[in-house]
Amino acid sequence: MTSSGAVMVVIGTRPEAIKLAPVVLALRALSLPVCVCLTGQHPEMAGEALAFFGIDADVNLALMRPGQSLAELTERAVGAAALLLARERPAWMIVQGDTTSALAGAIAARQAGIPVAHVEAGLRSFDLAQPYPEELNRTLIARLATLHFAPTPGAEANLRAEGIPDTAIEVTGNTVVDALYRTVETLPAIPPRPRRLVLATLHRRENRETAFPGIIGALAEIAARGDTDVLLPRHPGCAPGTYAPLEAILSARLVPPMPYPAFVSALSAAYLVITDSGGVQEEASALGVPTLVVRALTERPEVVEAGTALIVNTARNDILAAATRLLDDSAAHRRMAIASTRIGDGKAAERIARRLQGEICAVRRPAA
Ligand SMILES: CC(=O)N[C@@H]1[C@@H](OP(=O)(O)OP(=O)(O)OC[C@H]2O[C@@H](n3ccc(=O)[nH]c3=O)[C@H](O)[C@@H]2O)O[C@H](CO)[C@@H](O)[C@@H]1O
Repeated sequence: MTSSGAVMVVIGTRPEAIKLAPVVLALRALSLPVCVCLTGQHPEMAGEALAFFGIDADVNLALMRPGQSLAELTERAVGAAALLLARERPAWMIVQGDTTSALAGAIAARQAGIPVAHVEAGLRSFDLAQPYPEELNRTLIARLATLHFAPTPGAEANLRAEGIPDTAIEVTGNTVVDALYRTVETLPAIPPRPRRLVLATLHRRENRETAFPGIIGALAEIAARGDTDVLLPRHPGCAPGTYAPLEAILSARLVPPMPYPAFVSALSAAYLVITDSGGVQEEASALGVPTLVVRALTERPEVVEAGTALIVNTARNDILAAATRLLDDSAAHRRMAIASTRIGDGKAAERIARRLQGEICAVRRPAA
């Protein structure tokens, strides 16, 4: 099969769009042809996030169906990606992170003999049950990838421990910081707020049934203090009733998923973040916004080492105690409010594009 020489980029969800947009732009800046393929896993939000960066998808596989299981999505995504790869014959396939779309893209490419580059490689919680299915997906993608773009030295160490050779790993920083820095530059000045903003996001699948009521209960109490505004953009993966206890509290605002620049603007203005999101931990650390992680663990130890995040798990009283401390003790808050570059320096996409350019040129160059 003759390759078209293009790089195919598979994007399923909003965070993949945000984290791969800088890579698409960096590849284009090197005049490498790029084919952007949406799987439709987050039907509107991924396209919307790409559009903010001036990127239109070349292909939309529109794979989501109501009530579709993860197994059905995986099966349909592998099949559709295989057909697309047979038609487009790219030189490389890029997948990002840990979604079902990324895993399906990697399987289809590997089966078609197309090398896979994995962006945000090597994050590990070492527990296949949490985050689920993300830990499973990213561990499997590591077995399929040819090139592993690790965001941090810690992620690189995880890959080495799994037997990935040094030559196949490059430490680049996380592209989320590239996207963030670019976006912050475009924001208008943020006016001062009468009350401190507590920005929350919640969506982890393994927390939905058991842990959400406690977390929401803690958020409701924080809102009831009267000296904070709690803002919680809903996640499309969560049922509408999930956030019910917050609805009745005046200073709590439940809003639809926010467009990426509006979310970054809120994050920049936030006094405190409470989240189970991976990307939001990274962004808050880069901006120096103190963060309470409402999970049992994080696969991003860098945000804890940087001092910007604390793992508080999901018990209502623990969340409340940690939030109250940061709201009432300004010195404790100040100690955490220091922007860190441990997650990335804003140049990750450039490093990824240059390495891929080198790989593509090495194949094209005739043997001496
Ligand atoms: C286990 C795990 O940690 N996995 C992660 C997971 O994603 P996540 O947990 O980061 O997912 P979310 O929280 O949905 O997205 C967050 C992004 O969304 C933006 N945002 C948020 C609210 C809003 O109203 N509007 C927005 O625009 C926000 O700025 C941020 O960039 O999959 C990714 C893909 O593979 C992986 O990279 C990543 O490891």
